[in-house]
Amino acid sequence: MNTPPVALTIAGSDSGGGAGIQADLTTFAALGVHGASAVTAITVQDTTGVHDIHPVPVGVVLAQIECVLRDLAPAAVKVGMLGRPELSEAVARVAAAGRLPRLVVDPVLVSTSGHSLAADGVVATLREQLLPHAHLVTPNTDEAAALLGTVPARSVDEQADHAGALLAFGSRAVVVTGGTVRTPDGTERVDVLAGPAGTVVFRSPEIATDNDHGTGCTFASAAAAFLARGHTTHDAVLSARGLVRHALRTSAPWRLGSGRGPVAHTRTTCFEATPDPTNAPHSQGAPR
Ligand SMILES: Nc1ncnc2c1ncn2[C@@H]1O[C@H](COP(=O)(O)OP(=O)(O)O)[C@@H](O)[C@H]1O
Ligand SMILES: Cc1ncc(COP(=O)(O)OP(=O)(O)O)c(N)n1
Repeated sequence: MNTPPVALTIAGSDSGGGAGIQADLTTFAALGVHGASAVTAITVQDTTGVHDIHPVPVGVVLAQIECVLRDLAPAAVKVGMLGRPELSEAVARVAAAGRLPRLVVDPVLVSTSGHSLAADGVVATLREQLLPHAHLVTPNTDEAAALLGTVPARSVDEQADHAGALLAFGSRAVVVTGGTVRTPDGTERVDVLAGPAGTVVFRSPEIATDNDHGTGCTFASAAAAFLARGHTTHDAVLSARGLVRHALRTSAPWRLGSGRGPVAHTRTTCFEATPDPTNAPHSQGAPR
């Protein structure tokens, strides 16, 4: 068997296993990518919410990153919860030195359960110091609004405007996730990708489920895994979307925990054998 590509995740631990490092590593594994990790914080978390956060010292996070970079040469890096401006600055310095290839930044600010996962100052350091070095940034509509200092997008056009405006901070591409559009046939989920070659709008029917904890982490780590495997940014986003949709469909009937259960990381291995006609670009700018 061929040696797998390596991806590094720099993110927080979710003790409930739905988001954070746990989601990232299971997603990497499902996609045949060896996962290395640098843990930034230990959250006391389950399906009902985040109950406590214990930051890992900045020096310990950097030591994990350094030893993985030296020994395992990751082909892509995903950054999730950083939590503190001083850690964002430290990771940004490593990125600025050109040492974090195909960097996917998920600007984690607040959990779906409403718990803040980032202290004051993180938004500014992400925007000014880390985003300029990112290959792909993956905010949801709330995170995009926080980075831009505005209100969340209320239409696909506004979502596209936000994706375009975020490009001004210097990343190669931005995908704003989590838009919703009501149509006569139901609700659609919309993600908008903006990059140097144009804008692509992805729209697909919403999957009805209460088990959606960890969708953002799973999406960003899947994109990093596909980039590590050599996909273009457009194809990495399309495939990451496909994987999350497969995971959401699989876990919809599950009962795990008493809150919003995790997406089905354990069953994503069969995703690539399952064509999904509902996951296709809806409209496209210039080809990339
Ligand atoms: N109920 C759903 N049905 C279909 N796709 C979904 C659903 N919930 C999230 N997604 C998809 O999951 C991915 C991650 O998005 P999002 O939910 O915005 O992340 P976050 O957890 O950061 O808020 C996107 O591709 C989004 O369209
Ligand atoms: C440790 C940790 N990191 C990130 C998140 C946010 O995860 P996300 O995938 O955006 O999912 P939701 O929390 O929105 O369901 C987290 N909760 N914990």
